[in-house]
Amino acid sequence: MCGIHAAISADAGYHTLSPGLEQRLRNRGPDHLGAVKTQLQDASSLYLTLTSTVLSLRGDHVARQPLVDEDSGSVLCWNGEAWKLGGKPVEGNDGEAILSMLIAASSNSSGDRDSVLDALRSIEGPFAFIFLDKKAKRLYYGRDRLGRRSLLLKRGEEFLLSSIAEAPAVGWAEVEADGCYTIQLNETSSPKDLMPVRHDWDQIEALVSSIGVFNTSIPTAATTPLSSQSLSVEQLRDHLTESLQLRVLHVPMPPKAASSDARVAVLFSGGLDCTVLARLASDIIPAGQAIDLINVAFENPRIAAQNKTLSATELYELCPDRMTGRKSFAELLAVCPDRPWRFVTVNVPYEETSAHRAELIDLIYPHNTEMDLSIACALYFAARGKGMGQLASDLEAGPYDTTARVLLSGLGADELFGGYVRHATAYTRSGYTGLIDELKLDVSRLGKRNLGRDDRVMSHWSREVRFPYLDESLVKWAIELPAWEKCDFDNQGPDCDYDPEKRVLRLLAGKLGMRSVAAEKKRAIQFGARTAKMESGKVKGTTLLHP
Ligand SMILES: Nc1ncnc2c1ncn2[C@@H]1O[C@H](COP(=O)(O)OP(=O)(O)OP(=O)(O)O)[C@@H](O)[C@H]1O
Ligand SMILES: NC(=O)CC[C@H](N)C(=O)O
Repeated sequence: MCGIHAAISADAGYHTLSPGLEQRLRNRGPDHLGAVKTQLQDASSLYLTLTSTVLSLRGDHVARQPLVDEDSGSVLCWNGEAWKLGGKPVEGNDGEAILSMLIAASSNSSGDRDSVLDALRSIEGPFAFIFLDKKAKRLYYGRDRLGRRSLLLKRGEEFLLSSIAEAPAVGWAEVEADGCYTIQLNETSSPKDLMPVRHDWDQIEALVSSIGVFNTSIPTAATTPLSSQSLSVEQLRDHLTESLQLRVLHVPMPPKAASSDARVAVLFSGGLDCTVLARLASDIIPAGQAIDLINVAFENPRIAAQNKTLSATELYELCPDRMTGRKSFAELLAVCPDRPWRFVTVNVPYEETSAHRAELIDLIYPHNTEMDLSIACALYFAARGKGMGQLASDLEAGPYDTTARVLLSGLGADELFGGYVRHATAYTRSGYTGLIDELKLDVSRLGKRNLGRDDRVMSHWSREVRFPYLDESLVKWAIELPAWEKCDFDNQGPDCDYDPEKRVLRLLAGKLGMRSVAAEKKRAIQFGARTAKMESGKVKGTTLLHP
């Protein structure tokens, strides 16, 4: 991950980052820190300071940021992975490719036609960015249409944008992932009066999440049960494989790692979504390269008090996700015996959770509820990747810090394929009509999900999380697929091998040889890892945090 920051101030001394914020940005991008200070001719009372830190993951060199176009003086702060531009895969460093594209677009803009916006719309992949088009005296900023990267805004004497808030965190808000924003810098002389203008990512209203038109068809006759031979199962495999190829290949060798060490780790609950990712990634990642499976479990004092006869080690091993993790690890070993899989157990004592609480509250800001904290806490310690590692070929586990800088998450599958209990409830209440409404709502809310929050806690460890299910092509395909080809509520009962929720994915898991994984029930991370309700069972997820 990278860190980006921009300040527009009226102070000729420009903006200076506080040491605390600089450190937070450096945590996100340990490979380089750079800053550009600049002024515009017709807006000479505004002073712009653009800062980037880089976690270098693309191309054969560290692309030092901010990226500057020498001729025009335009500047790009890029926190993202452009997998494709205009439908074509990006080779080499994506940030450099984007800068060239934006500079070319800027010189093509004329009258009302803003070619820079069109160029930004052609990016597929997760990103947050800040671009100063010096010639047009315009600042562009925003987050991709699914909001996979964090960007915060604070307005006051200065106009500030940042991947992460400064501590103490007050006055910052998330930039919505609902479009791209521009500010015309020569229209005012005071940062307070700057007027951001929003531009849709896509102008076609029928699109959900600016990606595809939701298939709302309702079956007119009884549907044929989905089976492992169904076309949608094969299509899902192809889409996931393509998404993973973009995300797990050409990852540079991490610092201090050897060629057989892991470059990619899976955040591994052992559940259906992440285990299918691990299994398919193994078909793509070069032979001999380890894949780490990071499984986090917490000491939960409330549960410990109910089980006084059990030791701390026993309690970790009885954590729901630890048990599922071990079972799915065994299944992966059986189906891909030649892959060096490493099961990494991360056990977090309550004392350690408490010691990191204040830091976590800062990192998730402006999110501020008990539920935000319990989810973020599990992701934070999982992404740290520090625990006990166990290669199948080793006899026992030993202390281990993951070498991987790229983490895979299974997030998104429940929304796309109907994995939540409320999907089953909607079907029971009002059949396919109710189910489709619920699924459509989920997909339309993807960009409003808490991905910015999750990004802030996981990138703290100089790693980058990637979401193969949230690939634009995959999401578009899933949105356009009839509901009964994703989850098959019409056909359930003893004759069906698997539950109807996310059945297309279950069938794929079964086809890949993992019958036990295929039957796994959905379990939310905060309950699987036991970060929820640590002190009292009565705490509500919506309760506001107090530091
Ligand atoms: N205990 C855990 N340890 C490590 N990573 C986890 C754990 N629990 C969840 N994750 C990661 O977070 C992702 C999203 O978690 P969520 O609670 O939505 O699980 P899920 O959608 O049921 O997915 P899965 O079926 O993969 O568990 C998972 O796909 C996985 O990558
Ligand atoms: N991880 C990042 O966001 C850095 C930007 C870019 N993808 C690079 O690797 O240089």
